[in-house]
Amino acid sequence: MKAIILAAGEGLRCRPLTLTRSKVMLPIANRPILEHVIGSLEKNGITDIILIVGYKKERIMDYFEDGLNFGVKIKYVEQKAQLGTAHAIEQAKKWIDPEDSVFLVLNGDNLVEPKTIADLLNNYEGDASLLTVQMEETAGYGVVLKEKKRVTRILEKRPGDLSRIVNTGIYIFTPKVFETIEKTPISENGEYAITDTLQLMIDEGKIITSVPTESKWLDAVHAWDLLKANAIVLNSAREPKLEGEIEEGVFLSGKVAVGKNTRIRSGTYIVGPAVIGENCDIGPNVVILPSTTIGDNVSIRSFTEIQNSIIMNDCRIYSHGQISNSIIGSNNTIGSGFFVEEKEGLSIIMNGNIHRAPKLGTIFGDDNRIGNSVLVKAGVTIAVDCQVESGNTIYRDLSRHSVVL
Ligand SMILES: CC(=O)N[C@H]1[C@@H](OP(=O)(O)O)O[C@H](CO)[C@@H](O)[C@@H]1O
Repeated sequence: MKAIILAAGEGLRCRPLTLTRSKVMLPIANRPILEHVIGSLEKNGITDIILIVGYKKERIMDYFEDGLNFGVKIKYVEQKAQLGTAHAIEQAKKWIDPEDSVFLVLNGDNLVEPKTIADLLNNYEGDASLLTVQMEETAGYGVVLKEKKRVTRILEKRPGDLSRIVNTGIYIFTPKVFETIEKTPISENGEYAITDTLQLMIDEGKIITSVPTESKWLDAVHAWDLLKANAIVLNSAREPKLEGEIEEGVFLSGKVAVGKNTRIRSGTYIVGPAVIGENCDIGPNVVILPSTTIGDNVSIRSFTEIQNSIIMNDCRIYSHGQISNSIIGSNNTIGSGFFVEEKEGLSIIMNGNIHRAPKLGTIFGDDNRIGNSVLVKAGVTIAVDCQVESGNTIYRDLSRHSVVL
C-alpha cells in the first residue's frame, strides 16, 4: 500500500520555530516529527511514500533524501501553492495507480505510533475511512457526526460542541477519490479541503466510515505543544543508550540517553527522561531535569539548570542559567546568568486570536545571540537572528533581526 504524507505547510502557529523550518521538521526527542511518522509507517510495512512538500522543502529533502536510510522509498511531489488538503492530495494523483485497491493519507506533522496506523489498516471499510479520536477540546479540528460506523457529516473547525469525535486527518481512500477531489468547491477561506471532499462523497451516498482509536495521536498546534509531545515520547522510550563519555561524579537517574562523542563532565546531575544528542559538552555541574531534550553539538556550562525544555542543535549556553518550560531553536548563543521567567495559563495573542498556553517560559527561533545576565519574561518569543546585549530584560516578542542594546 502507498502512503501520501502531507508535509507542505508552514505551521504558522508554531512560529518563530517555523520561520526557518516547516512544522514537520520540528524535533521531538531529537528526531523531526516527520521521522516519527515515517517510522510508524515503516513498522506497518508501508515503505512506498509520496511526500507532498512545499514550504522549506529543501530542508526536508536534504534530511530524508530518497528515504532509504529510514527504511522507505520517498517520492517528493511539490505543492507549489498551499491551497488546502484536497489540493495537496490531488498533486499525488499521477503516482497512484488507478488499479491500486486503496492508499493511505496522513499528516506529516502529527505524531503517531505504529499502532495508531495499524488501527486504521485493520478496520477500514466502505468507500473511504477516517481515523478518529475522542477529545474534550475540539477547537481547531474537524469533527464528525456518525450513525454507528457510518459518518453522516464532517464539520470543519466550527465553534460549539456538536461532537467530540475528532478527525485525525488519517484516511484510507480508493483511487476513485480523485474524481470527487476534482469536484470539490473552494471553501470560504480559499482552500480545497479534503473534509469537503468527504462531505461531497457522503452527499453522493458513498459510504464513509469512522474508525476510532485510543492509540497515540498528537498534534502540536502551537509551539508550546511540542513540550508535551516531547515529554510523552521521552517517557515511552525503551532502553535509552548511554554513549559518549560520562565522567566520574556524574549522577544519572531515570531514562537518560546520551549520544556519541558527547562528554558529560563531573558534578552534572541528570534526572530522566532526558535525551542528549551527539558531540555535546555538558558541565561540569550542570543540572538537567525531566523532560528535557538537548540536540547535537550543544555546550552547556557550569551551574546552568534546564528543565522540561527542548534545546535544538548547535547551541552554546554559558554558566549560571535557568531555562524551564522553554524551546530554544538551533544555533543560539546564550550568555551567563540567563534567566527565563515562567507562568501558568498565559493568554497569547496570535493573528488577533487568543490562545491559552500551559506553563510556559520562552520560545526562541534560530541564530540569536544573547549577552550575559538577560531575563526573558514568561511567554515572550525571540524570533530569528536577534541580538540582545548584556543586562537586558525582554518584555515583548522580538521580531527577526531585532537588536536590543
Ligand atoms: C481541511 C482539513 O483537512 N482539515 C483537517 C486537518 O486540519 P489542518 O488545519 O489542515 O491541519 O487536520 C486535522 C487534524 O490535524 C483535522 O481535524 C481536520 O479535519
